[in-house]
Amino acid sequence: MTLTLELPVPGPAAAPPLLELRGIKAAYEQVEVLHGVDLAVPAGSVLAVLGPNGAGKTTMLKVASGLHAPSGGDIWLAGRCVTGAAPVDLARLGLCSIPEGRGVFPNLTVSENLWMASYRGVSRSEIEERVFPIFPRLKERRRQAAGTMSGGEQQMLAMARAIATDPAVLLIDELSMGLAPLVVEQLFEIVARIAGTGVTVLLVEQFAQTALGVADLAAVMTGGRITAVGTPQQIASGLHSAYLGGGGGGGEDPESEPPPQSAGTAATLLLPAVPAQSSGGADGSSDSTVVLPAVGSGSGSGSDRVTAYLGGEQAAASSDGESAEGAAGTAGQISMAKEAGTEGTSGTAGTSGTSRGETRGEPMSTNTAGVPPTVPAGTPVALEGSTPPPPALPPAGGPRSGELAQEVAGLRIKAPNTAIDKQLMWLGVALLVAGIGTALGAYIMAHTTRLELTQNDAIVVGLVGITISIAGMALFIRYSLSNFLRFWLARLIATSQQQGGGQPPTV
Ligand SMILES: Nc1ncnc2c1ncn2[C@@H]1O[C@H](COP(=O)(O)OP(=O)(O)OP(=O)(O)O)[C@@H](O)[C@H]1O
Repeated sequence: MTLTLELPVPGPAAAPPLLELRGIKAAYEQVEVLHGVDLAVPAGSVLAVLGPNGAGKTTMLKVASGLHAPSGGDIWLAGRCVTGAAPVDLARLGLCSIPEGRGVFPNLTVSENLWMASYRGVSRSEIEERVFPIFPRLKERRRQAAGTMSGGEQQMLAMARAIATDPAVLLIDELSMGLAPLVVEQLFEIVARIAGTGVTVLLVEQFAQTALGVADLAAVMTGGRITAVGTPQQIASGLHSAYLGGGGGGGEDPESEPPPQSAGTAATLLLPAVPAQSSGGADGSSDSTVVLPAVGSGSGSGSDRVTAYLGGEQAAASSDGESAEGAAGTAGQISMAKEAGTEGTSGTAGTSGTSRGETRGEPMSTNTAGVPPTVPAGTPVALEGSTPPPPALPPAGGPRSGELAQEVAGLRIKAPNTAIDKQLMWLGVALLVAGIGTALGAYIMAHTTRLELTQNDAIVVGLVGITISIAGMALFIRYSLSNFLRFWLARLIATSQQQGGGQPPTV
């Protein structure tokens, strides 16, 4: 069954895809959970993927971010095939992900968590300059251990760390997990602001209404496949029928497997496809790939747009179907795409009719993300068969105790209580100075007298001074260097996890 729907594509969706999944299959221990996912995320757009529990949304994001190797299909990033690229290489190319469950280091301070992003060659001050204006709350709490913050604040930190590297593509998994609806709305406002700077966003969410409010496009995933793609409005209004397989009926179990998809019988609602070569390496799969057209007289063909924002050389590489091996050396190229994506979309913003579209290219100051532009406020948009988001769970997150301790690579590391740590560090310095002073005084005293008794006393005083200075030095090292070592240890773990394609840091 092929359901084809001609959709008027709004502004940002008119751009060629920056991230594209083609026929992605993925399995856990021989059990296939993704059965051929086709999805294109246009440059500069926000695409929200909705779907019931277990549909494969998280797996799809893991595959897209290089954390889980696909068993079939390809991933294209700005016209380059990056299938098999390590997460760290994808991050260098500008693709960053915010995993489910935040992935912050609870035993590091807010600042230290942010500094983790400095491996991409961004200085610490640059990171803070970029992040703190968007997240003033994090600035206030920059010396606080991340694990002692509220769930919403931790999620903000995860987002802040992702945008600290100035990504071109942001993958966000279940931003709302375990958070109160009000906090979720605030976070989605921030997503809209980030997207307003031209960042392409692919997000997976169960808070359908809030997600649709910030999205330019939406897709529904069921049973390991994308079963519908459209504007948020179309998805919201047609969710029931598209999701359940037509007719708006409720007889079918949305959790059940859809009929197997044979070649050329995509169940996906197909948007008009651009010529295959425009998306970077034709493979003849355009019938099942959701590819968005370039619309409007000024936008040119999809191919032109790709050329425009990749530059001639890059576009040539894309048409050669360059492989993932070459991807790592192309850092910065996606940034070009991002900038051009912003430019490309700003011209169409006025016609998009979406509140988020109107923020394109503007400084991150305004947004209306809390109110879905295409879904009447208050309209419940629930996914049949999905677990409804919890109404108002207490903020989740790490333990808040000052005694937070964490196993990191077999080492038990006590969370910093930065205020006390600092005081102890200065006490160590004071003792070190006092001990050295005492020892020096005793030395001088011993050498300025001929009285043996006084010399003996001076030696004792000198030994006491040396002991005090050693204790002071130990305190100083413990409470200054240990923070330093803790940070680098955590960073080492994060980097090796990313290089190995393992789970993102959640220590
Ligand atoms: N590490 C794993 N090992 C084995 N099976 C897994 C693993 N992770 C996920 N799965 C299975 O893969 C399927 C898809 O899971 P996935 O987490 O991608 O779905 P989801 O749509 O993100 O669900 P949710 O909304 O509940 O997070 C599920 O059946 C799940 O049980």
